[in-house]
Amino acid sequence: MKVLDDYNFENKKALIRVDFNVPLNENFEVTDINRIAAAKPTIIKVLEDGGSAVLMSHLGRPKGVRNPDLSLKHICDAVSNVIGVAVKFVDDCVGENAEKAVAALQNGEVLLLENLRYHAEEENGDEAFAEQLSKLGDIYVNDAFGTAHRAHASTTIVAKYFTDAKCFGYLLAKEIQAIEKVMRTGEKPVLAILGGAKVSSKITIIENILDKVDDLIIGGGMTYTFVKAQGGQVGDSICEDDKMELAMEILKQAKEKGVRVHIPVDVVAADDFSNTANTKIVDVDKIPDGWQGLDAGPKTLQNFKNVILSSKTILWNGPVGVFEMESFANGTVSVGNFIDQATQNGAFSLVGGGDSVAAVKQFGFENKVSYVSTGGGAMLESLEGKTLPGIAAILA
Ligand SMILES: Nc1ncnc2c1ncn2[C@@H]1O[C@H](COP(=O)(O)OP(=O)(O)OP(=O)(O)O)[C@@H](O)[C@H]1O
Ligand SMILES: O=C(O)[C@H](O)COP(=O)(O)O
Repeated sequence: MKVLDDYNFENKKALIRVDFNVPLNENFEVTDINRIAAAKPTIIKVLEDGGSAVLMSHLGRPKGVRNPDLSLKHICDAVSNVIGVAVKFVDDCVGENAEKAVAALQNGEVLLLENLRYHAEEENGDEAFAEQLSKLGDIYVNDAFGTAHRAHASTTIVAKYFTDAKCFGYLLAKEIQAIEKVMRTGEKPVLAILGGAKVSSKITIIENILDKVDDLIIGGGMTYTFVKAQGGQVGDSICEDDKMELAMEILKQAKEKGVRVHIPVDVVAADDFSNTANTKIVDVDKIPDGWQGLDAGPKTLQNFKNVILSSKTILWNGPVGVFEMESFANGTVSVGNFIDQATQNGAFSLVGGGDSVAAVKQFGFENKVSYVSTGGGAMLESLEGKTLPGIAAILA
């Protein structure tokens, strides 16, 4: 793996692809600095070596149009505050202005380029555009794990113009190692907790993960497709009838591979998809019509606790209930607490995927698990076993 420490940046300009696709409020202030903080060590290493950093990122999906709401100018102050260096800004990411700003950059300075996706060529992976980007640095550093699943000009194509001068940043290297720990090198027993709404969006992950884990917890909305497939009554719970055959196939494969599958045995059922609905605890396979399972029940959580506490490597993707509603957040909070306990006992725990990361942050578990991924789609594609183009381009 070509990593940052293989290079000394003295008198060099590092062209760093970061993922500063961060949420902004109505006053265009950054509401979550996590992705910026995560890129800080890479930027600091370049500066401490005696070099300068040219940062490029996308923000949102402007689709080739200069939408002022999505200008990276909005995040310039936040980046300055987080890294502790006044960041310069230039109003384009290619062309004369960008090239002049880079030429004027001194060692120890940081320049942030305007939103890459103001140019349609970025998402099209345009070669000429990538070549223009490549003029803005001596060494290309990819530290944008969140965008590593996109074969865009700045994440993938640009790398070929830096044959012997390209590497992963610290963040991207850390994300790769965290995934490796779960998928290949982690201490056994390895557990994956897969929740979320639908089986259909997790099929490839489940199939891939069956070869890597000893235990698999299936929770959240996916539960009911598995339960109905086995002849249970799921009432009005979310269920994908057309995936029932597949659910049975997954259970069969798990058995053949010696993977222990843990599915909820009881649930918090509600008579409406609402925080103020009437609720009762019922067996997962006896949910009456008019009721839907929206969270894991007490027996289920006891089972989950036993499995989580006896695991040495834990991956968590997807909430085990409708955590956005307080009445159905207990299961997800409990799973977070069990993982916290397991981590304190020495297990390695990785949380990844959009909604599980949101849940972890909402309930304050960020610092209690070993690693929270900065990637949503990129994390899911990694768990599916895909080689991400942004990673492949550095290794090429
Ligand atoms: N029993 C349930 N019934 C309906 N929805 C549920 C249930 N349990 C969880 N969910 C919902 O599943 C959603 C998360 O599903 P999703 O598959 O998107 O999770 P994720 O993998 O963490 O995120 P992403 O796929 O975006 O990375 C949440 O909004 C949650 O409310
Ligand atoms: O937030 C993300 O998942 C990344 O920044 C990628 O954004 P995209 O889905 O718009 O490519």
